[in-house]
Amino acid sequence: MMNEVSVCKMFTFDAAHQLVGHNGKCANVHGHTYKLEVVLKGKTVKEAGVSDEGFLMDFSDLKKIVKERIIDPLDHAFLAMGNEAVLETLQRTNAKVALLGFRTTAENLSSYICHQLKSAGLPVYSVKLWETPTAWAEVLASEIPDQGPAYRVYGGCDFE
Ligand SMILES: Nc1nc2c(c(=O)[nH]1)N=C([C@H](O)[C@H](O)COP(=O)(O)OP(=O)(O)OP(=O)(O)O)CN2
Ligand SMILES: [Zn+2]
Repeated sequence: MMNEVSVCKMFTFDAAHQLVGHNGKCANVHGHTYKLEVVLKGKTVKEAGVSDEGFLMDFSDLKKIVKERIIDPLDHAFLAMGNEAVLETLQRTNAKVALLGFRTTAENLSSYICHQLKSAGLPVYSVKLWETPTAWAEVLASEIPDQGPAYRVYGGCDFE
């Protein structure tokens, strides 16, 4: 029987957000350099002589998908729930906004990213999102229901 292996690729993106109603400094508009760790798990390609022999997935193919689905839409954007007072001005002035429809905590963002990548057909095992150099949230793909993460109960996501 062939064993499974895990591979991980890291990404970064910069974004701003605001946790409306937060009892602390994160109630202000502020930014982060997010660090994203995407872990895939599965069996490697066994076919001798092919480009992907011994790979679970070519890191460059993974990079292409994560860039298209996650990095390009979120990098240098304002990550919005939709209840931020600043949102109207940002939209009116054509600033880059990712209107996510859920509270943009590290927990919800990691679930969103994991669900997006799973939906793209990747064999995702887990997603870890570092919000600061000292704080991260992690979600296992197996724990995300087929209908999507729990944040959907509280708000639609028009970014999928
Ligand atoms: N469980 C969570 N707690 C907090 C979140 C979150 O997403 N999930 N988010 C924030 C803020 O957005 C921001 O990340 C501030 O976090 P914090 O760790 O307090 O940031 P510091 O700059 O103070 O980090 P230090 O390394 O401790 O200086 C708040 N909480
Ligand atoms: Zn923050």
